[in-house]
Parts: sequence; structure tokens; C-alpha cells
Amino acid sequence: MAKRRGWLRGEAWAVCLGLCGVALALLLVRAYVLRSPPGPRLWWRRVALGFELSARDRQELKEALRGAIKIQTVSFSPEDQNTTALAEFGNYIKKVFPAVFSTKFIQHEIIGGYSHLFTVQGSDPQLMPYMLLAHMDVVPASQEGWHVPPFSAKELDGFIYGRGTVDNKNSAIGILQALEFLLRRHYRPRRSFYIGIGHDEEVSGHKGAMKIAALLKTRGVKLSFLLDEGSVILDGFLVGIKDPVAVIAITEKGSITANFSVEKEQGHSSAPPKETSIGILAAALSRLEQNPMPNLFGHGPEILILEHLASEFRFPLNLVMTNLWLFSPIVSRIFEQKPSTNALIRTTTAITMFNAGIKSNVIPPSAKATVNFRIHPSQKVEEVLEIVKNTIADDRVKIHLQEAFDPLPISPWDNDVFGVQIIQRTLLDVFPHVSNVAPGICIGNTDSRHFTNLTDAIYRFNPLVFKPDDLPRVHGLNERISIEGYEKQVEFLYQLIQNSDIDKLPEPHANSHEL
Ligand SMILES: CCCCCCCC/C=C\CCCCCCCC(=O)NCC(=O)O
Ligand SMILES: [Zn+2]
Ligand SMILES: [Zn+2]
Repeated sequence: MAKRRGWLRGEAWAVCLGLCGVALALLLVRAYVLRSPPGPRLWWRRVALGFELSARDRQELKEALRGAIKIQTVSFSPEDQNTTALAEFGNYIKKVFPAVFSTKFIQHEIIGGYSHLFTVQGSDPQLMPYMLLAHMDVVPASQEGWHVPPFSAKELDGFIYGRGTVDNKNSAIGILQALEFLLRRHYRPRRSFYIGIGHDEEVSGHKGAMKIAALLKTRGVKLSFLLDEGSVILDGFLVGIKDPVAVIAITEKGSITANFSVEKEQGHSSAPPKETSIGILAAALSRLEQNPMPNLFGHGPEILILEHLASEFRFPLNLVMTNLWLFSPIVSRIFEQKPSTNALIRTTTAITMFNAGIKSNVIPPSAKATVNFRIHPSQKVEEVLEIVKNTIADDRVKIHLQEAFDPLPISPWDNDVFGVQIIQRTLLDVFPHVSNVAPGICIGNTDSRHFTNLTDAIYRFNPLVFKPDDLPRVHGLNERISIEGYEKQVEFLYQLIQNSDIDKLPEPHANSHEL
């Protein structure tokens, strides 16, 4: 009998192992079947102008960007911008890109005082135009902590350092540089396109991009797609993925900028009340920090990036990523650990300003703070405000909204969408080592959000390879661009303009169109 029980136990083990084996095999088959589709490889190659640069071209390309970085186009607030520098930037581009400004089929207009709109008239009016967007203003830069002064545009070990090198003079100057090179090589685009260069993106875009969009609307313009800043080629961001992957943001988070204030009676510090305005406000803000907004992993498009990249992960992470129905609780916890991935899965809370107190022996009459929330795509302004009020739970703290808008609509991400094909095709042309192109979320805000009336195909992407240590440089210290990386960006734009001149997309899944 004891022998029989032992045999039974052995038999149960065998069945158990067998079932595990079958489950593992099923997971592997699923991982294989759900590999990302090879969408962008459905193109034929066309004869196009190559991007060969002479030593002189290279020098000119580099110096054009360096000159732009030196112009201190700083935006502090919508009311406080360096307008002298913004005007200087306008004169500068006129000087540096003579072909752009003297070509008959290009119209140049100044919008809102300092922004620029270029209309490049294509030779075939039947083709639907597209738009390239960038901005020239920058956030302030402290003098301390930089390897070189932030507006010196000094070169160091193959990098140009300076405020605006990746956000976003690289695009503003890069777009014009690509067009300048094409014009000098007598390229006449077939498809019309617009170039918008905003002057107040860092403080809302209301005077620049918003006005450009309104003007185009009055002209009845509809865009086939729009390309702006907002995401990059990620290298080393995701553990388990070896090659760089391009992430094209198909939406961007919403935003609330709110002022919080507490008023209390002023008095002598020798007889203080139990709580001061500073203490009350600090405690309220601390509650906001200590109680982050809910983890919404799986409720928005953040899941798409992992689904698209699932096959790029090494074993066993590929199993995890192809079976998020099972593993998402673990993955979402991992995403919470780093600020860059945490920003993808929840509405974030950033206390950015705090002002209070007038003298060391005076009870402060008021305390004020500003908090910036970036709203996850699955939430809306109202819902976030409700959570904020419930978390603060103190009527003495008054809330005043400075600006608030919902997350932006999700742009289509299908292989038959013109903008998606053009971006993917150009990426393959210029960055052959990029292993995959995936849709993602822009965690910041861009001028493109003002163009939703002109197109539903808004893509946010800068063709720059970012390593994890590059992210804190944006709005931070030692912002920089590699000279090689900037050349690649100009090449990308140069090819994108040419690739956009096809009039008809290839039939999907036709083998003859394989690269
Ligand atoms: C799983 C992948 C990890 C994702 C890591 C995020 C990568 C982010 C890439 C680029 C960030 C650059 C943001 C640029 C857009 C912001 C523009 C801006 O500053 N706008 C003003 C504002 O938002 O206040
Ligand atoms: Zn920017
Ligand atoms: Zn910025």
C-alpha cells in the first residue's frame, strides 16, 4: 500500500511537470506568434538625393546650430520672454538659410510677433500637405552646474553643449538646414508642406503655435500628418532590450498647473498660533507627494509600447511581455521605480514653486505654491482635481487653476496610415540599427496639441538616440547633442521630405515591395 502511495505521488508529479511543460510551450508559441509585425519593410526603394556632406557642409551644419544656441531665447512665463532674442533668432535664420528665404515656391510669414510659418508649395497640388513643427524658445538655465556656460554652445568631446540643443533648436534649425541642402541641390518637393517654428512653446504656445494653427484653419488647410518633438530613439532604457528602439508618441499627457494658497493673520513670531500658513500649506503639499495618483498601467497606450517591443526582449522577459494579462501587476510595479517610466503609468505630481514669509520674526500672512500635474491618458482634468481635493482635505487651502487641459487624442498607428509609413520608412533608411518602431506616450507637452483641428495624425518624435542619462539633461544641466547625432537628425529630415513625395502607398503585404 505504501509502495502504491509512493507511486501515486510520483505519478502526480509527472502529470504536474507535464502540464507545466505544456503551459510553457503554449507561452513560447504565443510569444512567437505575437511578434511585432514587420510593417515598415513593405516599401520599395526610390531613387532619391543622397545625403553626402562635404567637409564644408558639415562645418556649416554644425555652426548653424551653434549660432542658434547662443541666442538666449528664454521663456520665463507668457508675459516674460526675451523678445529681443526672439527677434534676433528671426534675423539669424534669414542670414543662415538664404536658399529657404529666396526660393519662389516658399512663402515665409511671421506669426504672433516672433513665430515663423513657411509654406513650401509642392509641384503637385493634388497631394495632401503635411507639417513639421519645432520651437525656438528655451527654458531658463542656471549658471552653476554646467560644464560650459549654457549659452556658449561650446564643443566638448564631440558634443555641442547648451540650452536648446535637444529642446528644441535642433529641430527648428535642423528642419531649415535639411530644406536648405535640398534646395541647393535643386530639389522641388512634389507634396506641399508647412514648417512651423513657435516662439512660446515652453510657456503654452498660445501666441505662436496656436495662432499658426488658427491661421491655417482659416485657409482651409487639412494635414495628412504632423511631426513635432516629444519622443526619441531609446537606447538602454528598457532592461532586456539590446538594440535601440524608436518610440513615436501618438498622444501626450494632459496637464494641470494649479496655485495653492493659505491665508492667515499676520502677527508677532513671539506668540505664534498653533499652525502657520506655511505649515498648513506644506502639510497639504506633503500629502499630495505622499499619496501619488493611482497606478494606471494597462489603462492607456503605455501598454502598446511593451506589446510592440515584446519580441525584442531577451528570454525570459519576452515571455513576460507577451503575457501581460498575467504579469502586468509585476511590470507595473517595476515601472513605478524610475521617474521616466513612472511618468508613463500615472498622473504625476510635481511641486514646482513655493513662496512664503516676509521676515524672520513675522508670522507669514500667506503661503503660495504651484503644482504641475501631468495627466495620464486614461484620466481627465475633473477626475484629477477631485482626487487632489480629497487628498488635501483641508478647506483652508485654496486652489486656483492656472491652466488645465485633458490628455491629447490618440493618433492612428496602423501600417496603412501615411504619416506612420513615412516616419517608419525614413527611420529604416537613416537608422538601420534601430530594431523596432513602437507607439508611445509623450510625457511632456508640445506645440502640436494646438493642431488637433487640422489632423488626427499627430506624431511626436525627434530622431535622436537617447541613453538614460540624456533624459535629465532636458530642462536640466548640461543639455547637449552629439555632432554626429545632429547630422543624423538633419539627414532624417532630408530623407523624410523626399519620402513624403510619393503619391501612393504601396499595397500592404505585397512581397514585391519588400526592401
Ligand atoms: C519605456 C520607455 C521609457 C520612456 C522614457 C521617456 C523618454 C522620453 C523621451 C524624450 C523626452 C523629451 C521630452 C520632450 C518633450 C517635452 C517638451 C517640453 O518641454 N514641453 C514643455 C512642457 O512639457 O512643459
Ligand atoms: Zn520642447
Ligand atoms: Zn521643453
